[in-house]
Parts: sequence; structure tokens; C-alpha cells
Amino acid sequence: MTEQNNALPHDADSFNPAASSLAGHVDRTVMDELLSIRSSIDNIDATLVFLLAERFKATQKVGVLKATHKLPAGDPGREAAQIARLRRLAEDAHLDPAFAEKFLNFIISEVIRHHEAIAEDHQISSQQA
Ligand SMILES: C=C(O[C@@H]1C=C(C(=O)O)C=C[C@H]1O)C(=O)O
Repeated sequence: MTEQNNALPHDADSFNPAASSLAGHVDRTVMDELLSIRSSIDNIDATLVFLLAERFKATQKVGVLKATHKLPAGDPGREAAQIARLRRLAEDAHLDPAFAEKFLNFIISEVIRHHEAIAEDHQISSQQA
């Protein structure tokens, strides 16, 4: 039987960290430095995917709770507080606060879309019951 590391994403084996349109066009030492920095970027990107997956698991539970109790999908008061907080954190971390706000709004709008779908499914199944 082949050994499998289930902690790794399925496509981890097929990912080539050295893939680049610059290969063969750049000095070897520059390419080595670029690849070394990119290995950190790859770790950060993997972490972002895991973090987002966990966040969506949590927001999915909120969606079910809201659908069960017929609460609205969006909560503008909560969103305003989160955005103000993240803008402050971004400033402290030297990240563009406008980017942090745009990024959070992008995620929230996807969450609200999920919540609307959960509410619709919930309504359909409670009508059928
Ligand atoms: C997750 C929730 O639902 C929506 C999505 C939010 C989010 O992704 O952070 C915040 C507020 C709501 O508009 C919630 O109400 O907590």
C-alpha cells in the first residue's frame, strides 16, 4: 500500500515551486533568491487557504443558526465594527487599511451569499415538512 500524508493537500505533489516564466531568462543567483522568497509566499498562501476554510466553517454555522431563527443574512452593525477594527489592525501592521477593508468586504459578501442560500434551502425544506 502506498503511504499517504493526509495532512497535505491532494495536489501538493503536483505543485512545482520552481514553475516560472522567468526560468532560463534570469541569472541563477537571482533565480535562487527569488525561489527562496517564494517558498515563504507558498507557505503563507497555504495558511490563507486553511484559515479561510476554517472561517467559512464557522460562518456556515452562523448561517444555519440565522436560518433556523429567521434572522437576516447580513448584519451591517457587526460588519461596521469588524471593518473599523481591521482597519486599525492593518494600520498597526503597515498594511493598507483600504485593502484590508476591501478584502473583508469581499469575504463578507460571499458569506452573505451562502447565508441567503442556506435560508432558502431551510425555507424550502420546512415548507415540505
Ligand atoms: C458571519 C455573520 O454573518 C455576516 C457575515 C459576516 C462575516 O463574514 O464576518 C459578518 C456579519 C454578517 O453580515 C455574522 O453575523 O456573524
